[in-house]
Amino acid sequence: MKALELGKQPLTTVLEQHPMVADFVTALGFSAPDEHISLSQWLAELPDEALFDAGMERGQILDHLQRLVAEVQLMADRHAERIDSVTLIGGRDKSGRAENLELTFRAGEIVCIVGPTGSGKSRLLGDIECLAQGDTPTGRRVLINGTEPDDDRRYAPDRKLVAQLSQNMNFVVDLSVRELIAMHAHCRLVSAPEQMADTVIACANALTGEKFSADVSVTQLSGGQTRALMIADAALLSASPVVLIDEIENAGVDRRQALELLTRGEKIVLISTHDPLLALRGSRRLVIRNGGIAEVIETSERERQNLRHIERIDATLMDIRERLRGGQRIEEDIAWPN
Ligand SMILES: Nc1ncnc2c1ncn2[C@@H]1O[C@H](COP(=O)(O)OP(=O)(O)OP(=O)(O)O)[C@@H](O)[C@H]1O
Repeated sequence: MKALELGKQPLTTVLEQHPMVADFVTALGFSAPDEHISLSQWLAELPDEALFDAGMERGQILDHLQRLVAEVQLMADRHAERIDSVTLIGGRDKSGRAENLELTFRAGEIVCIVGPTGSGKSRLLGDIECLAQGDTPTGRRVLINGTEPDDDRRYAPDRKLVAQLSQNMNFVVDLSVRELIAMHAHCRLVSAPEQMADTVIACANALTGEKFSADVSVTQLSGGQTRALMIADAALLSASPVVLIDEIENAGVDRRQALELLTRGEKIVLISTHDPLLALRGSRRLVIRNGGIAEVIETSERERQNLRHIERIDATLMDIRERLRGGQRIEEDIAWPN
């Protein structure tokens, strides 16, 4: 849209269709009249003192608003780009032996990464996070929708494809949970940020045993609450179609629900874990040895049946944990599910 065209539009329409223009007008302390005049007409009628106070020249404002609208549109277009697949092209292990493989992960898929300590699980997540192009110690390459990502995609912070939820997350801002999430929703151009924040918080509360209020400061959240909040935020608000998770065990988070929430958004989820509830939920798992992907195991039907059994055992354990938390004794004969 040209500056002239934006200027010709009725002011009320501009403010309605472009909330950031309304924010800009309010921030400068201008008040918009009710009558039906065009944006240019309204600018022409603004008193000189108002412009002086705002530190802007009359001619600059229309041009500035035009650029603002164009930039926000560009951001929205970028967020709408669809990622259907991520392809990993093998590199080499720590001894320099070739991995000789090409793996494609599709939207909605959960892939688990297993392997001993120091074997290279985080390195693999790191390669995907930076969309490696043979320029990391493993020599791996990553393709997006089957093609090599351009530098803009690799390095522009607002085009990040990958959200990484790391094990330790600390907030340094003193905002309430609602303020922080609403701020994120605002940046993501969600039309009702406060409402979206409430949805994210409700989701996070469904994931954690220790519920928290929207008004609590983020610095007061426990590790499990923080993790639940970040998972809900990544699932509902993040533009990143790929989510990498370095372990979510022992964090007081309902792991099954967390994964369901993440994959419902058609994201690709890669998770480094040895938790059977998570590792057997994935469609396949990558076995890492000596820095290389040594094996790719498809989850079998028998393993899925075992997963259901493990879930029942886990529910019994969770119940015992809850009772201990509530100060109860555990003295009965425990009936383990078959
Ligand atoms: N293919 C490789 N070539 C060279 N170095 C590698 C390779 N893979 C991993 N490494 C290096 O090995 C070290 C250990 O890897 P990493 O931290 O990824 O292991 P991990 O499996 O995540 O360990 P932990 O389970 O203890 O977190 C890192 O310094 C990493 O950069």
